[in-house]
Amino acid sequence: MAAQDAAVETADPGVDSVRNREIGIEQEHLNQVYRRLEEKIHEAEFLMHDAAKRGQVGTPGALAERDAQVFRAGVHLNRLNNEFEDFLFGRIDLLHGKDGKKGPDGAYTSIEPADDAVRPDNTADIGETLHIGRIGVLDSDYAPLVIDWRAPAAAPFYRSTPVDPGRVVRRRVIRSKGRKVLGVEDDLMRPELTAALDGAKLPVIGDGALMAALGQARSHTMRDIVASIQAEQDMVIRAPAASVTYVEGGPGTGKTAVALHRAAYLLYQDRRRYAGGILIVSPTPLLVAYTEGVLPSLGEEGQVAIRAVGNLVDGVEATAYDEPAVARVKGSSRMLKVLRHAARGALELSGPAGEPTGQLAFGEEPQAPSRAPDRLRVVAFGRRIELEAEELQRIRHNVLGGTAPVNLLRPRARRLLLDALYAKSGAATRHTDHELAAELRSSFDEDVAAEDAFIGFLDAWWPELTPRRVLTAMADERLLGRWARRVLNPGEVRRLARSLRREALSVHDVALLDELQTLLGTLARPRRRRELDPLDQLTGLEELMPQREETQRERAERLAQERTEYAHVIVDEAQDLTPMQWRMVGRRGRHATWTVVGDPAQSSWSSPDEAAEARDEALGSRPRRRFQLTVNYRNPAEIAELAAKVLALAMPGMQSPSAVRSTGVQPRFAVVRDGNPAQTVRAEAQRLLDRVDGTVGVVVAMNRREQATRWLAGLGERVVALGSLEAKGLEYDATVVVSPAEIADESPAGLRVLYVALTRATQQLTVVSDRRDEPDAKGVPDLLRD
Ligand SMILES: Nc1ncnc2c1ncn2[C@@H]1O[C@H](COP(=O)(O)OP(=O)(O)OP(=O)(O)O)[C@@H](O)[C@H]1O
Repeated sequence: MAAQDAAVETADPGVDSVRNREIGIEQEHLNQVYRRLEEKIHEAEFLMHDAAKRGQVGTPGALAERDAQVFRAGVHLNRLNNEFEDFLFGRIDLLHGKDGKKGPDGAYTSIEPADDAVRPDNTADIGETLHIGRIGVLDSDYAPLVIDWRAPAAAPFYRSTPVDPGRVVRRRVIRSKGRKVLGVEDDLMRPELTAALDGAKLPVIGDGALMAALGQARSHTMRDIVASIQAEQDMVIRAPAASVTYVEGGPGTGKTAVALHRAAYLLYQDRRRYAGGILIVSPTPLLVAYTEGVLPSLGEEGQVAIRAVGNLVDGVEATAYDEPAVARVKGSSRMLKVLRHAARGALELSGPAGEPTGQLAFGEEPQAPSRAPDRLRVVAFGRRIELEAEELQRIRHNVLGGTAPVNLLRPRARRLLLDALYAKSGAATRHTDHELAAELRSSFDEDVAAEDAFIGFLDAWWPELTPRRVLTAMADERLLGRWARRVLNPGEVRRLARSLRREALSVHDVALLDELQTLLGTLARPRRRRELDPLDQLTGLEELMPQREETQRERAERLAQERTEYAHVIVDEAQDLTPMQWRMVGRRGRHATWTVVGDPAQSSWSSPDEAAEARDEALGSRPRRRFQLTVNYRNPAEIAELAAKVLALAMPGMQSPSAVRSTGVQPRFAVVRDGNPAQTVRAEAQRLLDRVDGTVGVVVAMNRREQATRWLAGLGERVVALGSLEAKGLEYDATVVVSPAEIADESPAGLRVLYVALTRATQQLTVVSDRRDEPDAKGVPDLLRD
């Protein structure tokens, strides 16, 4: 048989030859899949060619048909080429099923073995073998050669466990590179059975794929976990997208990985519905960059926008962090009142001359704000008419009654001004005849509205306000004090105003800008034509296709920019959203279904109760489906144990997830003796670089970020320095955590931030302490002692 020929037989007739034979069998299957894919590529190329020829006929019908064909074939080709790498990764060998019914996509409705599938002596025959891959491939008879990992038939590959095996006897993960199968790893789901495949005993190879995947060196980008998704994770990934799917789990339980795979799954399930876009909200740009490659590796990108919470408003890319006391104020829902007052109060400041939109560069040192004009003078019907400050004030007050967005009230303000001027002109009493009076009025309005004095006044008195302009106005402490009266205390006002005078926007400013956008409103702009997504109309392999002219990334960016709302919103690290950020995210998913993943124990927000309240408001009364992830796939037990000590301090009574493996390497403790951490940290980072193949992260308190980058200069690209808040969601082969006490003291949520820092390593952890950590004789800091 060809399969056996392909295997590289070794001299050792034992385990290796069985392994090689099994690799050979999978190689033959992969060859068959490639042959089929090549056929399909030829078909696609032929279609394109043929379509081009038809185009020469020149009738409008032929041209339209050609366009459709070229599009389909081009996209088909693109998809096939993209998916060519490493797409066959799994196999399940199943007992005969209860009824064995097949759905149209090869999905099996039966997950239970038939009553007679297992004989009384515990022997059984394999009734069916399925291969699982990144996309589905049918052979020329429409039998599945590979089943898409997201299809229902693939679910047992992930769901089956020895406790609840269903029909699965053996689950196999296939490792391949290009067209070559490199290895197989099996898990036996029914070890009690003696199962036979084609009359021979079913062989079992390896120690399972999960451990192999977890032990691999990390790079600066996340990998997909499609070959080793675990049962509890699969339950979340495939949960029906009704209302809110709510997932909690400790560090390393795969929340981010699950969220990304869920996006791919939802698109597979219902592409038409999610043509409205999926938004993934991530806490930091670093985590966005780290996770960005996962979706393309799963064949999905075009409909998904991954955005950092500081980058949710178009055109704004905030990366600066506020000091904790300021962040607390900016994130609090108390800001809502302040912003409401500011949005209205800013009207009373004059728009700068010659700047009709009133746009001020953010971060500009605010000059003493000039007041809006307090007198309006026009000439109408040959008379001078004037409105005084008091009348103007009354009109403004009148217009502002209610809660309508300020910019949208400008037409009403204009009308009431004209009313008042007309009343003063005395013309109103001149005619009793209705028609004549109306004519007079409209010619009055026309004349006055065209007058430069009136236009200039309106622009200054009721400028179209931008969120940035209002935020800039809030940098004036005196004004802010007025707008925040009885909401913020003077210290908070001072700190907030000072922070708004800074050069760069902070992550927390973005939610304020978004809120202001809502309070101010945008004057109507022409609606964009809704894009028809060609993927909406397609089914089946031939038609699973990305774009021809635009790259997926370009498309994602374009769609993200055009979109203000999404069909599904996934919030990663949800515990970190402040109330104001929840409001911002909530606006993007008013009609969406949601997946919310987080871990309260890692929250860097000081009052989790307030954030939870805001979250509940954003999610409304939609019912929640709750899931808990319980296994830590990242940290070895040795590191997880140390981190659990901080968890016990930060959240007494909270259960830590159980680590799935151990390395035998205990965390190391080093102490800075001379008060200068540079040398110690550098030496410890170097030591770890020598011991691991992948990345090393050095986590310091936020205020030491720049310093720490200098400490590591010249050590190469495998090592990075990051502030404690930036470490969120990331992972490294090894980490150096510098001064736990400093990290813990930095904010009210400091212990939870330290817990995050301590749970980033997949292999080794070194803790560097200085005096303030009060290390004992072994260098163990006070916070990490028993
Ligand atoms: N089923 C799995 N197979 C292989 N690797 C996995 C699996 N589940 C999780 N991992 C790996 O474990 C690590 C942690 O996953 P992930 O970052 O998604 O966890 P998390 O719950 O978001 O963690 P944190 O809360 O600390 O940010 C990643 O390297 C991920 O690839």
